[in-house]
Amino acid sequence: MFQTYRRMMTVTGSYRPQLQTALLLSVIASIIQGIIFALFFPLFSALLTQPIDAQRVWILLGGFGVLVVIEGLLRWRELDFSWLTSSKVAHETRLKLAEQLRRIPLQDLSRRRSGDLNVVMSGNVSELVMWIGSLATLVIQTIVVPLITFLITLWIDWRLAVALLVAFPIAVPTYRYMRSLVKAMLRDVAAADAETASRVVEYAQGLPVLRATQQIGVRSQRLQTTLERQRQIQVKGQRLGVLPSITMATLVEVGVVALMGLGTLFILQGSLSIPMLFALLVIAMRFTEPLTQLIHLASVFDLMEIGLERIEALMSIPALPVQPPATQLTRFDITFDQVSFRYADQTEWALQDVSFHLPARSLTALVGPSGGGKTTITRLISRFADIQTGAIRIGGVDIRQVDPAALMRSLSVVFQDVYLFDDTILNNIRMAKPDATDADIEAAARAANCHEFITRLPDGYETRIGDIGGALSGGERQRISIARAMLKNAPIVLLDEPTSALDTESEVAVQEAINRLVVDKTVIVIAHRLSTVVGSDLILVLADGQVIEQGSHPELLAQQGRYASMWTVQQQSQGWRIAS
Ligand SMILES: Nc1ncnc2c1ncn2[C@@H]1O[C@H](COP(=O)(O)OP(=O)(O)OP(=O)(O)O)[C@@H](O)[C@H]1O
Repeated sequence: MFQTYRRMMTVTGSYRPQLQTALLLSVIASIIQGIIFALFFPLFSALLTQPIDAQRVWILLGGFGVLVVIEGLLRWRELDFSWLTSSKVAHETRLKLAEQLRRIPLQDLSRRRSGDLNVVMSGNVSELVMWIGSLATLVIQTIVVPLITFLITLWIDWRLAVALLVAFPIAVPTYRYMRSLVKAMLRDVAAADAETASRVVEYAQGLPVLRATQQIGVRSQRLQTTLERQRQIQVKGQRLGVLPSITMATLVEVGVVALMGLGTLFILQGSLSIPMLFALLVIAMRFTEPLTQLIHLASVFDLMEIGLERIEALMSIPALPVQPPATQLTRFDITFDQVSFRYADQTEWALQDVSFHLPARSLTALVGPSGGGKTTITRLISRFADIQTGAIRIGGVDIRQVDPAALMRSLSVVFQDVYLFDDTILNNIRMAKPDATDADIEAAARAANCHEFITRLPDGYETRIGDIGGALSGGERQRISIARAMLKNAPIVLLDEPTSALDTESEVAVQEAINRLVVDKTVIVIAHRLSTVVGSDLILVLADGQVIEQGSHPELLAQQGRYASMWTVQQQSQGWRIAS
């Protein structure tokens, strides 16, 4: 438990002093509470002795009153303090997690499901922080108050103090055993929650495809199975969850009965007075009540610990290392030098011993069969993950030495899947260059052939993507993505042949936009149709993770190799389409 507390303190970061102050206030309040209970001994003595010592009783009651008010004030300050700090800690932890998501390799991120990330960022952080303030103070209350009452009882009559501990030899091991059961169960519940969140996100995002492919039944069955599993685990969890507190409550009551028996025995022997036994029974209640409460808290602790585990797992993914000296980029030619790369958890190489040089401001096309490694090359240039052997250099600098922000500034990416945020069109374009003026954005949109269709939207540039939903065509979304790239004006442009899935009219608009974008840039385009690569400076033919041919279109045709036969096949199929 103390270890959890220490880990919790690590997470709280810069708010540690505030939380420690809250804890200190709580300790003082708990000591006062312990003293209040101890006052029952002299109070009962005074009340039950004949004649009643009225003055003593009033003084004691006055003392009670003052201490209760002081304790209340301290607790109020402490709660106020810890709740306020907790909400700040939640905010800070979420920012830290968001920063971590920004720094870790995209490869690690793409392996986690978005629903799972959501559970960590919102659910786990809330669980952790919601309890951070109140829980620590409650733990102190449940430890400090019984401890003080025990010490005072010990001072009055050691036999009674020992009697207070009667239930402990059974209670402690029982508690430990039950806690391990509950913890295992909570871990199952957390895993089931994360699984459900991922399935729900997957289901919602995939609905259009599922409807179109009439697979909705299969997927909804999977979702239902996950929901059913979650329900079963939750029911099991709830049933198991109440067991420790019921058992502990029973043990505690057995302890109180044993104490009464022992007290009665001492009275019969004449070694204990009746007022003392009354006072002891009142104190025994206060002694045992917090202990039962501790059992409830223990399961909350377990919940927190599981949240902590998940947060720590995300925080412990190492960021892509930057080898010193972190360098800025001044030239933008790209070199792959005997690069081999394997995706995490894969045995097959996605790229094997790949070497090429792309001069600055040249246009290179990547072609070849599906799975050949084209996308992997573009991903590696943006440092999606680090390669296992070889080196990737931009302007002669190994990208592992380049300041990651500088690397990102040098690249524009236009891929087929265009992600638009639920914000205005204006802001969706602006994210490429946050300090751009509205006029800059409009100029970029005009150059990307977007201005026309944007001004036709209900609120023009202020239209929110969420409000028009799927109303933008694929070509329009791509042109917004090109407008972003225009605005960013990065010296390297990575394109995943964006025109392949478009109708002719859109294709012309997108192609025009691309032509304006790529002027004076180092461009790499993944091409699916060879007709679009004829004018490229260099064509790399990739198959099975290797560059099997490279050269210009006429050079490759002259080689009469793989490219030449692919070209012949595509020409023929085009001929068939025209003829039919
Ligand atoms: N995220 C990933 N995790 C594991 N393996 C991957 C991942 N992405 C690609 N691969 C594997 O790496 C190899 C190269 O894939 P890549 O996507 O680069 O090919 P491609 O030429 O772009 O194919 P396509 O034209 O179909 O997009 C393939 O064997 C593929 O299965």
